[in-house]
Amino acid sequence: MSQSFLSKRAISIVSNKLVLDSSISLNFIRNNIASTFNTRTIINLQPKNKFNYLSLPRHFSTIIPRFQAQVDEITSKLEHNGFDLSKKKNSEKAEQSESKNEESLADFASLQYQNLVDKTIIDGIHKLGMKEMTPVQQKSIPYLLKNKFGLISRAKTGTGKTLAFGIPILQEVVEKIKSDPNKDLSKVSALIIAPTRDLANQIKIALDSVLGVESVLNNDSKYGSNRNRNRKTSYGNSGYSRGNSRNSYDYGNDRGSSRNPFSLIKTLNVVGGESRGYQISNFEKKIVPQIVIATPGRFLDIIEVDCVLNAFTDIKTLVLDEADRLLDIGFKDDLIKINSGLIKLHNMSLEQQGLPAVKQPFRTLLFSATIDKSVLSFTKAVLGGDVKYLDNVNPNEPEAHTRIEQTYVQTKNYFENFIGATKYIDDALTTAVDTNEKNFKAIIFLPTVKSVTFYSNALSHYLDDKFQNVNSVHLPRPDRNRNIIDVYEFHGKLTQNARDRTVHNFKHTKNNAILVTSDVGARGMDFPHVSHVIQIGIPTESSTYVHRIGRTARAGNYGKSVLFSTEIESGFTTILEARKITFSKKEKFDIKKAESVEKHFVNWSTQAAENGDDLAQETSISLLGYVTQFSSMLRVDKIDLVETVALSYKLMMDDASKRIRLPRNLLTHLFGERRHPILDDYFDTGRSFSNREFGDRQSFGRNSDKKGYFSNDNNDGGFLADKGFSKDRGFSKDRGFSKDRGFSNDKYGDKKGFGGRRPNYLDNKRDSRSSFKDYGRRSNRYDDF
Ligand SMILES: Nc1ncnc2c1ncn2[C@@H]1O[C@H](COP(=O)(O)OP(=O)(O)OP(=O)(O)O)[C@@H](O)[C@H]1O
Repeated sequence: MSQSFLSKRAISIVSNKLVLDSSISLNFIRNNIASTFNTRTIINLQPKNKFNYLSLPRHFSTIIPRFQAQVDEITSKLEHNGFDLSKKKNSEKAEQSESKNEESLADFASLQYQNLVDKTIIDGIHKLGMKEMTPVQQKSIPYLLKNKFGLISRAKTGTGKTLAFGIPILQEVVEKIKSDPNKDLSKVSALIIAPTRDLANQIKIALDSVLGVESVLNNDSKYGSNRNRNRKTSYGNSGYSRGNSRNSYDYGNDRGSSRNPFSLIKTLNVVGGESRGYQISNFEKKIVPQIVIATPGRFLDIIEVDCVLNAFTDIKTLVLDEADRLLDIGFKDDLIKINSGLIKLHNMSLEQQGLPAVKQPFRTLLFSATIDKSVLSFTKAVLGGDVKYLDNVNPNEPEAHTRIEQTYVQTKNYFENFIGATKYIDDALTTAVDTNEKNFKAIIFLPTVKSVTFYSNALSHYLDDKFQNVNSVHLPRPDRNRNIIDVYEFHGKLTQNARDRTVHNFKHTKNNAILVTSDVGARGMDFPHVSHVIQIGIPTESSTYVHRIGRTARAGNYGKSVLFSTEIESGFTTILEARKITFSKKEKFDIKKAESVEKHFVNWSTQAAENGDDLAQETSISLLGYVTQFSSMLRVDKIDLVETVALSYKLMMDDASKRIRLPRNLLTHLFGERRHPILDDYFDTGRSFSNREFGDRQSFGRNSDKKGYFSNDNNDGGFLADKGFSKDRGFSKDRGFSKDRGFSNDKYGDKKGFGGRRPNYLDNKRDSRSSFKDYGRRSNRYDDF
């Protein structure tokens, strides 16, 4: 911010500007400074501003150290003449913070004046209604523009990390376009990797918004040739839309345009659940997307295609958004493969040109609100440590925002979690409805896909009974003429089409609204104006807690979060304390105060079971695998954890004799050969079970192995519960990624990467369209992301 500049000195050099505060008179400038410097270099003097800028041409940055000596001299002269700079700075600071209209060094515009960012980009940002950079942007953007090193950046949730890496990437592409007379855009400049499809799509939308194009997610199988009709998505805080906006892929005709480099920039999202053929076809053209935003699985899938491979031989920047998540156990192998593969590709290309290989041909940027050891060790081991760490979180502060009022509600079991959360929502909604406000926008996190479906269904019915006119997939269409409460369901087992629609609707709804979600919505998703985050059950990791609650209090706002957790899991609060996270309120839930909610849930669950749909049982089974994984982390007995779920089933069915029907082998899977009297009380393993009950992969998880029954949805593949992700999907072995293609002799590689030597790898003719039919067939197999 400008204040931080002022607090240092009344005179300073920032980039190629000599900056003076207004305490220095014009006369002083004329007599001292202008004569000290060659006046012809002073190209822009703005004495009426709080700051006097002396803009120096760009090449002067090389002789700034010489200026610095003179600035020091002038400063000491000032001090010698009785200028008390420390007093000045405080009064200036107060004035400055009130004076919003004036441009400061924290403004995006200052990047343009410093010749760091092209005007077109700054204009694009201004049209989104953004003027000042956030602190992470102030630190990261100039750093990334002024040098080519890698970066680890930790900054709290919702503080604008996307543009912190997005703007330097856009600038890199603009520079490339402007400096290349041939406008050769056959290579991708930047690859951004995100852990979920929805986040990757959101990043694309954010960049497209700066470019002024309406983002169209590439779901062409569903939208056919009219892709652009329904899918307008915008980013930023102003509901911005542009009159002359174009689709991001529809750029071919503007190739010749030299005035606006944006007309040549194209972004592409490469994620599962969307048309693989369409994604590949983008790389068959002369101008390929310069910025690709991908999830790891689909990227590794399509990079096998020659035309795609050819486009990735010269990337300049690799971004790992939510880096700690990507370098966590489920994704790490894929990330190492992507990194080493890209290095190999680059070096093979250099070799073809007779140039020597380089160790790190592109820079890697790692961003997250939670940076852990996995990030630091990856940096050291894989990137060789040649990366700067810009930490925007004070080490004495928690990573979570202090602007979030955090409450912890202790319950006795999962049933009470459901009832407690519903009572809380009911109370908050009642206040909003009674006062005719539409300011209740909540995200409810649940541990498993099944529990998300169960709860969004039960909650929709409860709220509809109480408030009427709830808009939910579980209810008939509401009356559009009346006040509506939206209830959305969001998890990784929905079609991508449904996910995209839900994200769009929840972002833009003007109603009181609730998003019931798995952890697929925990990282990076930017839903504006979320007032509450409610967690039913603890997450698997304390970092996930930080990201979950970070869905509120974004972009400078305030928010509330409530964690409903069983007493046996109370050790989780101690784990949070190790992250300096403390609760402003701690309560014990009293179910007697929620009798009507309890009655409704019991009626609804028992009725569903009578109609042959025992949703409570299915949910309980999905939760069993989830809670038992906490045994070692919380140092509690698995049986006690199981009881929180199994007892809930009895309570939900209001029948103490009710037992969860579970095949013996699944029980053995949870407890080994251990026998315990409680197990007989809670589980019915005595009868044979139909395939429909336990063989339905849709209901209990994606994996076909037994663990899959309990799979949660911490990621699109729901792999965290079993950690067997990459093995199950066989990225390395089944697909024979490196072996089949015979790249193992490559002298640059560590054999892990994808870009080994193949004789014709730069031969575009190999990429005929007909060769894609194979990939079409295979896409179903690898469509998890
Ligand atoms: N300089 C800015 N001025 C105003 N709003 C901004 C600015 N930069 C970003 N925003 C807005 O802030 C919100 C959060 O930004 P973003 O999603 O990039 O946060 P983040 O730090 O990546 O969050 P997370 O850690 O959850 O991924 C977005 O709605 C974005 O439009």
